[in-house]
Amino acid sequence: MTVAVARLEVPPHLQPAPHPAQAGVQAIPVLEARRLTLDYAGAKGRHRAVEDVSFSVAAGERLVLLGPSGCGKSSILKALAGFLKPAAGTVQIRGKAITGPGPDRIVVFQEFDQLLPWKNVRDNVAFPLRVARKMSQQEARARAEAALVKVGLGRALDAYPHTLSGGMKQRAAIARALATDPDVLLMDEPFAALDALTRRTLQDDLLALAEEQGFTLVFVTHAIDEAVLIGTRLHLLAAHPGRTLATFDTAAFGISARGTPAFEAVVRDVHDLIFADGGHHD
Ligand SMILES: Nc1ncnc2c1ncn2[C@@H]1O[C@H](COP(=O)(O)OP(=O)(O)OP(=O)(O)O)[C@@H](O)[C@H]1O
Repeated sequence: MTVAVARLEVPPHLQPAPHPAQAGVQAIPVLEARRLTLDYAGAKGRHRAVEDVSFSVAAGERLVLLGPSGCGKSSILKALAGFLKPAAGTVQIRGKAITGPGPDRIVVFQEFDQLLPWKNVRDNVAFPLRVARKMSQQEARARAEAALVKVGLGRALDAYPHTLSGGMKQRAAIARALATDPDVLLMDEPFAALDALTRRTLQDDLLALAEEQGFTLVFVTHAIDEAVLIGTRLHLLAAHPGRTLATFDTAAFGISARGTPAFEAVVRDVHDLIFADGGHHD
């Protein structure tokens, strides 16, 4: 797997995570990017957003893509979601090329307005279950209610999106994603626009749900502490074009590690790695 670029000193406790194959794991990865290169067509010609990025994500793993603004985190997530076609290299799900969006991958974005304004919260969550999972209205609503209770929205089932706070809207979007029981959850800075307290609660809730449901997660953030907390593995990217800087095993840092000296030391070291590369981290 990727190793930190030569000129960067990687502290001993931040050594690159072993590739599943090296660790003796034989299973096909749930997600895999091989030498992924992503371009956008622009007025001045081709713009290279991501170059030669490789990673694999095993079942139940939580891979965090971390790096400064413009390093291609969202673009990589779009490629995994099937919205962006590789210019070179491949993206695969369970060994099959990703050629478009699919119900096996659910995406949660940063924007609060991901809900249909004319439907109440319950029906917002039930709607995709009826369409994509072909459930009856009764079954879909029951499942939606259960998912909403899980994310703490049991008292807002009948509320309409415009009456919800940002955090509640984001909880509803997460409930909608989880209700479909996705194999893979792709999250693009889902908590970035929230206040610190709500963000912290949602981080904890997401980790608890990941433990409970066992979904495979790819999570984009530019917040280093969030990356270390959420990820079992961290893929650090540098910008212009986006390329791999280093990968780290952060599985040891769960909710209970938040704020501990070891946790803070890792956050500092990752920060130093980014700045050693000249990254303008925002
Ligand atoms: N639709 C687009 N058309 C042209 N260029 C794009 C488009 N989307 C992104 N880019 C460019 O691709 C590069 C990577 O962008 P991307 O949004 O993937 O980065 P990011 O790491 O997610 O950034 P941020 O943290 O600011 O959201 C940037 O240089 C950006 O300007």
